[in-house]
Amino acid sequence: MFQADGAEAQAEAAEPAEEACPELVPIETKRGAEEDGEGSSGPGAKIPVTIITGYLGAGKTTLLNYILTEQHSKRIAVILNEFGEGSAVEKALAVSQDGELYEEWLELRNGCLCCSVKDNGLRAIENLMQKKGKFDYILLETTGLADPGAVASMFWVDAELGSDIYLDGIVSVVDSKYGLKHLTEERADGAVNEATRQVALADLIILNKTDLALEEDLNRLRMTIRSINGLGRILETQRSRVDLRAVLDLHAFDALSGISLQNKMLRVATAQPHLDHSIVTVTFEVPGNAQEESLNVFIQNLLWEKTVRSKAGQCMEVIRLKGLVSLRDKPHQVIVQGVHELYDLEETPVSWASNSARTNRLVFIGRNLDKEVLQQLFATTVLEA
Ligand SMILES: Nc1nc2c(ncn2[C@@H]2O[C@H](COP(=O)(O)OP(=O)(O)OP(=O)(O)O)[C@@H](O)[C@H]2O)c(=O)[nH]1
Ligand SMILES: [Zn+2]
Repeated sequence: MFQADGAEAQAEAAEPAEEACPELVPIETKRGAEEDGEGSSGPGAKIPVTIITGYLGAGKTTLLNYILTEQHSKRIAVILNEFGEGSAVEKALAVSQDGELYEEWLELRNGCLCCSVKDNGLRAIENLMQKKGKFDYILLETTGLADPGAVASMFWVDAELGSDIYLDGIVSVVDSKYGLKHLTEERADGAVNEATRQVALADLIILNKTDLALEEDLNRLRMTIRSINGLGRILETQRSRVDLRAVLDLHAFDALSGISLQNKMLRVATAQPHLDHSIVTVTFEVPGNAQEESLNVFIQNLLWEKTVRSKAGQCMEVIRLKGLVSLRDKPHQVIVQGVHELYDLEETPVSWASNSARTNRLVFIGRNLDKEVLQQLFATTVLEA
């Protein structure tokens, strides 16, 4: 895992006072504690976390409820991260066990879990992890205005947590009727709006409330979303009723996604931006072997130093990065994963076939991205001579 030097210091500096830490306090349990350690999540098993994001009212909670009532093989812990009224915000933790549903009411003394209080969010999950053995999946609903990148980074950075849980995927629920409006809203400060960020980072995009949208509007929304994120899967739903196999166990951030990524990348087309300065997906392929050191420099210039510019002189901003590259001494394909300023290189279980040429395929989602510049920079600075 690589992160820019400043990132950790920033997080520390932002650490709020101890008493501000939200704690998950069980108020009522319907099941006893004697079940500790039972089930498929034995000691040492890592627990996947799926981040469910989406604009206000898009259908996130509806999706959570659907998953909890629909699925029968997993015991799922849910963290609802919503702003509530009053000082003490009640949060529900529902665990579906043996096909049954039971709930613990948890009090979160501080309102927001993720965006403003990153470290507190981690602690809330650490507290939840003390109940390890009682569940084998975590679903985290972010507030409608959250940047899922910040939440995702939280799971990537913390090494201690990293040993217990892993980020499985980011799901973004989009309102079919108002989605296009949310995506095209311009922010006064020129920053990328939240709705677009949520789509850009998603591994799965659920177009919900299709019952409320006209077919014509739905088509435009679909095209806009595809041009923003050329890699994520898009599904359409009513009442967030989606095939759970498309939502859970995506392994979108680890080496296991190497196989599916290979197929997906073949289908990514570089889209025409639908607006000036809008977020797009660009992809390129360069055959040969990459040099690891130079690859790191290439990525760091792009994500950390932000010195890579488009032909028009604009600074390229990468929100999400995925790739499969070839390093000479590695018999397996190496996966590149990036979210904001964090990135990671990891060997996949997929080996290079002896009868086919080695190659490097990269996909970038972000702003001011210039495919030609990126591809040429890669070919001239990263590739082995
Ligand atoms: N017509 C229609 N309504 C839906 C659909 N899915 C959800 N709703 C309704 O939309 C409203 C918002 O749904 P929620 O699931 O609470 O949305 P959310 O994203 O969790 O909302 P916030 O947490 O407030 O951001 C609820 O009244 C749902 O019943 C759908 O497919 N069609
Ligand atoms: Zn909700």
